[in-house]
Amino acid sequence: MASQFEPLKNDLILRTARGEQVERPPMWVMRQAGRYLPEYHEAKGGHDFFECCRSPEIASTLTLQPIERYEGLIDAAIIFSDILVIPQAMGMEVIMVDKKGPHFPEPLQTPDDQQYKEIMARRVDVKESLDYVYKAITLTRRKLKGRVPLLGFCGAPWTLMSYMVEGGGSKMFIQAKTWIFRYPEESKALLQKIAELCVEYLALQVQAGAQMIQVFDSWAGELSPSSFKAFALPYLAYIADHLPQRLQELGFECVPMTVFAKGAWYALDVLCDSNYDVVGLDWLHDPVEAFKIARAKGKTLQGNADPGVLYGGKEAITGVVKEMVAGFGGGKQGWIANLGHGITPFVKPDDLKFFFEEIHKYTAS
Ligand SMILES: Cc1c2[nH]c(c1CCC(=O)O)Cc1[nH]c(c(CCC(=O)O)c1C)Cc1[nH]c(c(CCC(=O)O)c1C)Cc1[nH]c(c(C)c1CCC(=O)O)C2
Repeated sequence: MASQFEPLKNDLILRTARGEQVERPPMWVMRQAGRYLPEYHEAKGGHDFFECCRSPEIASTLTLQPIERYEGLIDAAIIFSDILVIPQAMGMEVIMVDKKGPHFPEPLQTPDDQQYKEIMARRVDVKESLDYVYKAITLTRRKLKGRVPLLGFCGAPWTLMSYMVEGGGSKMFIQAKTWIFRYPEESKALLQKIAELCVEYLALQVQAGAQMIQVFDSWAGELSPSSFKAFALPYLAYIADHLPQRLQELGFECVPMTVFAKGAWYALDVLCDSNYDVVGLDWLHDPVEAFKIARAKGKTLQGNADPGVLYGGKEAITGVVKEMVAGFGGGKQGWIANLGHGITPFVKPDDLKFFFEEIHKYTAS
């Protein structure tokens, strides 16, 4: 229960998400607990990636690493886990192949296959099968001692379905496109099933102690605007429309919700019309244009520096920070500073520190 934790000392990101005026923009980066940190490799040791996710002790240690390293500069923690725990809970095997990424030995083939029928018929218990995530969240909240809010997350239905049929990352999305164009109704049934699981999973994360949530639609940009409207948007909207109600049933108030539909630049206005509080932007957006659209609808934006700028040295970083600060209205309302996607391996941790320091420098009054 929420009251078992120490009070928050820094609620900047929650206030910004709710649209309030703030003293400076909150900052964090996607994938902030990850391979660019030497302490990540050390703590992970010989453990397999999903073993780390399943160990509340290791997952909470990894979650806290960026909070400790960037103390005073970073305004949110995000629970160490992965979007692919939902397909695992649905009964699919997923392994993380070193330096290659996720791999499903038996991806979904066609709707006529027994595997699809089984997956659609199975009652998935996300409470029991993802219990380790809730335990990791509760332990992390305790260890955070109110320093910053803890974010929970899940993958969006379209992105998760893509992984389930492709069997891993993809360049051409042959299977995912075959599914939506050849089997639209069966695709929609699967997307709806995933969306319902996402609602329950996020509600249980909040019950365990998550103070804000983010839905990652990492492959949204593979869809045309009309395919996005048919196969991604309704399921993103379903999550934002049903999570508050599910939380209410469990006796919890709703937390701020962020949607990050990477590559779906054409959908900014419809996402701003949805029930999400925050819309995440990748670096394809011009901050000035995006901010105009979002502020007209009272939404907060999150993003959106090209993660690659962190390879470019101080001058390049300062340039991008200044452009963001100016474009997002100075940072006193409606902007959560972040990268436009996850931080990449081999970035020097001090270069991320400099990114944070520069945002601070150009926004502190
Ligand atoms: C698509 C996606 C995945 N996972 C996730 C997404 C959505 C965000 C995005 O678009 O990047 C989400 C995710 N994955 C991870 C987090 C942890 C929290 C954080 O942001 O710090 C989060 C929020 C840890 C991770 N997830 C993964 C690692 C690296 C594992 C390792 O090799 O140690 C980490 C720290 C592995 C992973 N997991 C996934 C891929 C494609 C890969 C391999 C490629 C890569 O690492 O970029 C699936």
